[in-house]
Amino acid sequence: MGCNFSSQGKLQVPEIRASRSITPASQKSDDNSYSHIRLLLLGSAESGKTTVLEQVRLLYKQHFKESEYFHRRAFIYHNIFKCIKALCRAMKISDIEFSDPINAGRAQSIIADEENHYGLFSKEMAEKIKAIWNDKSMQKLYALRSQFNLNDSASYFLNNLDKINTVEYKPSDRDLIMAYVPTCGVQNVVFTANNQSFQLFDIGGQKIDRRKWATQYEGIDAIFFCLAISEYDQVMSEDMVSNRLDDALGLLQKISEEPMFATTPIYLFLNEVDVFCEKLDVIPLSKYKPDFKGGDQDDAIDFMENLAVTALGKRDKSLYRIYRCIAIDTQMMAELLSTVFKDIMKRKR
Ligand SMILES: Nc1nc2c(ncn2[C@@H]2O[C@H](COP(=O)(O)OP(=O)(O)OP(=O)(O)O)[C@@H](O)[C@H]2O)c(=O)[nH]1
Ligand SMILES: [Mg+2]
Repeated sequence: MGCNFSSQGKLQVPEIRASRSITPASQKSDDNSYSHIRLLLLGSAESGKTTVLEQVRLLYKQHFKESEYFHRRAFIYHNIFKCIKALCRAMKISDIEFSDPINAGRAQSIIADEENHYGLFSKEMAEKIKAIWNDKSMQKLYALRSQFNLNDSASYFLNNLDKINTVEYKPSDRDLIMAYVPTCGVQNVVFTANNQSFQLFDIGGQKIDRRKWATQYEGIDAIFFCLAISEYDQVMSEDMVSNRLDDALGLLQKISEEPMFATTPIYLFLNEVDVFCEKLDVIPLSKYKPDFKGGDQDDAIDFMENLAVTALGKRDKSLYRIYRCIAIDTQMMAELLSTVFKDIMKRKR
């Protein structure tokens, strides 16, 4: 897998603060905001936007508040329950049978459970989840996970259930990166890289949140667009019909053609390369994109990059850069972000 960024070493970051805001970038008046370089994260739901923002926070030593750990922790329980439920549902409609027949009953009770589960699991519930997850057949099903929508972090959290399901559990940095907490509204982070302050805005990518996007367009210096290339076979949870990749490419095209961004550079992150590469063997790309005539992983990534270039349309080549990445990989993101921040600063000079 070729990742298109160079090793530039880590950035020096003296001080970083975060705030949540719904104020457009153009109207920020606090902290001498007009000296910030303003960046806007865009992309469809679950494409990795918040993961990028959280990597920035971790890499630039911006500590999370206790209330944020508390908030993320609640979502981690929720993520675990959603994952096990998705697996139980997938098992039910598959040809695979639980190795231990008792687990079929347990799975049925998970499917029927309508609670949202944002808190610690009871001992019985934790045992039930573990028994289902550790069933030999469940592991067979998990190997076929590309065939159904499952959060990419399912195995990470399910394997760590004992550690997580304790009163004293506090998410680690890795847990924060692996969790999926859908973004509602807008959040932003202010940080310094190479003696230049940046403000990075992150906005929800679900269809309902996209209506608010345009309120953030003014005063933006560069766009970070996340495109999860692994989604080529998936449908959107919003309507269960539209293909996620086509929707994301449509969004990219819309952003590329947005008159307010006519001269704004777009940094396109072809994300989830890890999931994409795992998936290719199970679900042929050509089944969803008949124009792909086969080849190895690099050929498949090149094909996806060409789709992105097509979506970027007539935009001048100097106005976009494309990077292949795995947003959960902190080291990879450190190098990539360092390269990108330097490039943005060069353009501003
Ligand atoms: N394996 C893998 N998982 C990823 C990658 N990037 C993000 N994820 C996971 O995908 C999930 C969704 O990521 P987010 O960054 O929260 O998605 P988002 O774009 O902010 O989504 P919205 O807020 O709903 O618009 C999280 O569980 C991440 O840990 C990646 O490159 N590889
Ligand atoms: Mg988000």
